[in-house]
Amino acid sequence: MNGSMRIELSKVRLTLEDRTVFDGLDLSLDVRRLGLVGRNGAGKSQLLRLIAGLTRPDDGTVRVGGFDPAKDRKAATSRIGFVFQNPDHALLFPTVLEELTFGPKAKGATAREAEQLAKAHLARFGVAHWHDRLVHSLSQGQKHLLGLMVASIGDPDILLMDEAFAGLDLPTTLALRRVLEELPAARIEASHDLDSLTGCDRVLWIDAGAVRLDGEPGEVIGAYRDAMAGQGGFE
Ligand SMILES: Nc1ncnc2c1ncn2[C@@H]1O[C@H](COP(=O)(O)OP(=O)(O)OP(=O)(O)O)[C@@H](O)[C@H]1O
Repeated sequence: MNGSMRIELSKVRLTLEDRTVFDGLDLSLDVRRLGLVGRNGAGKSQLLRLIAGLTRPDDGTVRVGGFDPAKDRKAATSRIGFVFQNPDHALLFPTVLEELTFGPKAKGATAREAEQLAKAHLARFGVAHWHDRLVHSLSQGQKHLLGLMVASIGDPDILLMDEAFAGLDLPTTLALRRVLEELPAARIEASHDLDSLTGCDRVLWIDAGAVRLDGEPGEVIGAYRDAMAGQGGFE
């Protein structure tokens, strides 16, 4: 069972390169497992980035578990894990062990403690033999698993997942999902794979920077599918 995390956005405005992404977005959620659906460019990634504190709103406030993630970076990095669609965006070091020990060391663990933690984390994910692997030698699916391990090694309260399973084969997806189910963190998942969101307790349909529908997965995904079936292509 996922833990719960309070997320509050109030009157959030965000403009990127003259494009208004959010124009007064309000959200008040107790997140356990939340799904985000919406068309390309609707604002799902930018919403996740605001919640992670990776993007700062031009106006309005964002609070995650009571703190401002863009200002309190220490709280944000220890309590929020971000799993990028492209794992290369999160992987910075040559070796798997360096990737996994960086976070714990930044939080004050000694090199030895961080290494022990990293090895235990690798074992938890069933890949203890990876400790001396070079990151560039991993397949894309294996890099996704490493990205999930990097995001979760500090036991964050919430995991933000931006199309984290895009492009992965079915066995890899199922294996990652099994691992994910064992983590206690609350999570928000943006995905175009609508079937993968049926296990969420709540789904938001984001449309042009606003919440178009908010409710049970069956209701929201059904309405979204119906609406999309009648749409044309690129906007
Ligand atoms: N770095 C950027 N600079 C300028 N505009 C941006 C930038 N990133 C996103 N945008 C704009 O912000 C809006 C929301 O984009 P966002 O990436 O959040 O959409 P999304 O719902 O995640 O889409 P997708 O399903 O394609 O991933 C879009 O209009 C996009 O063009």
